[in-house]
Amino acid sequence: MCTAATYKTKDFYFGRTLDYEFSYGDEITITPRNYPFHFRHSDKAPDSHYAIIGMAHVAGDYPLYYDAINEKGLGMAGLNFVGNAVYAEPVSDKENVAQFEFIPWILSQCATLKEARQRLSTMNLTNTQFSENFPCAQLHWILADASGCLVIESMQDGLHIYENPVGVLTNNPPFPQQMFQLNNYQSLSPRQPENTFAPGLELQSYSRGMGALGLPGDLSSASRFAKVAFTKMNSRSGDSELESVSQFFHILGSVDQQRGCCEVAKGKYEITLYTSCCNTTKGIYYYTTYENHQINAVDMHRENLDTTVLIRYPVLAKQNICFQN
Ligand SMILES: C[C@H](CCC(=O)NCCS(=O)(=O)O)[C@H]1CC[C@H]2[C@@H]3[C@H](O)C[C@@H]4C[C@H](O)CC[C@]4(C)[C@H]3C[C@H](O)[C@]12C
Repeated sequence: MCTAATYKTKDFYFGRTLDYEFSYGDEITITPRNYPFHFRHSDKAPDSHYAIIGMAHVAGDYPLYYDAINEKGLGMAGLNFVGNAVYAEPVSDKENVAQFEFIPWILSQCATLKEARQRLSTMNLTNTQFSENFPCAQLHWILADASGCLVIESMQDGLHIYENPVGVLTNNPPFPQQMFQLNNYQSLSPRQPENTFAPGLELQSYSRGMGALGLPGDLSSASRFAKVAFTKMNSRSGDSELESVSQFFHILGSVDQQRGCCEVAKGKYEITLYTSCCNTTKGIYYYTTYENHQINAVDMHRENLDTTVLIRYPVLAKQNICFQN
């Protein structure tokens, strides 16, 4: 399972949890403006493009991004959509984009969500594999900037592009069903409940937090969708960088997966391998890992973004405890 969210204070934040039972070997990867992107179905590599920072598995010098932002403030993440994702065969009357290059294809060329909408309308998402070793990942995507948020789902009946008014995404079922299920929770509130149970029966609010009683807390993707939507949409924080980043990690912390609670095969557990929080305005990629709760960060603007070679930072996975005595 995975969960993604957006958050707006003074700046615009975008991030995700990556929940899985093993790591593909991830690095915080910056693609500078002159890295030559040879998109699979295109003859010409663009001379220059927007710089990108995000989490990727680098294979043969190619950044296979899981989630990333570009220098213009647009962010995008791929989340499992197993059993529903169906990609098309290449066609001649549209721009064909292989599913593994969808994130860099959008982020290298689009400055805004508005531009991305335009690009998406002429695109065909194809089932082209990166290589024999990497079959197509079955994903759907969240794409956002400060102006709004989209979900893109490629299914048996074609490519769907949805406006996402809550700015969160998890996994199955398809996005319209996730949104529909929020109807079930419309009476929840961060405030204490009013007793409307029945006339003449006196009931007490014996605990704080009872306004959200009934909000799901299990790890299924439908439950995480409701949980994180409630948390994010009621979230309040100061708008400084530290307050915003801290609050963002708390939002995604509401759907954190602890080892032992989600068994995917005998003795194998899905856990939150990492959580990311990108300041899309400043180009900073913050992250924590399952073992390391210290927030670490890579700032794209501290690098020379006009080069041609990928800039790669290892994930710092070892906890750094600050003893005070
Ligand atoms: C496993 C990851 C998704 C995690 C997730 O959503 N878990 C939920 C599990 S579930 O709902 O309960 O099934 C996905 C997200 C991005 C994916 C990677 C990216 O798409 C980039 C390449 C794409 C290649 O086709 C396959 C390898 C790969 C390197 C992918 C491996 C894997 O499928 C990743 C890492």
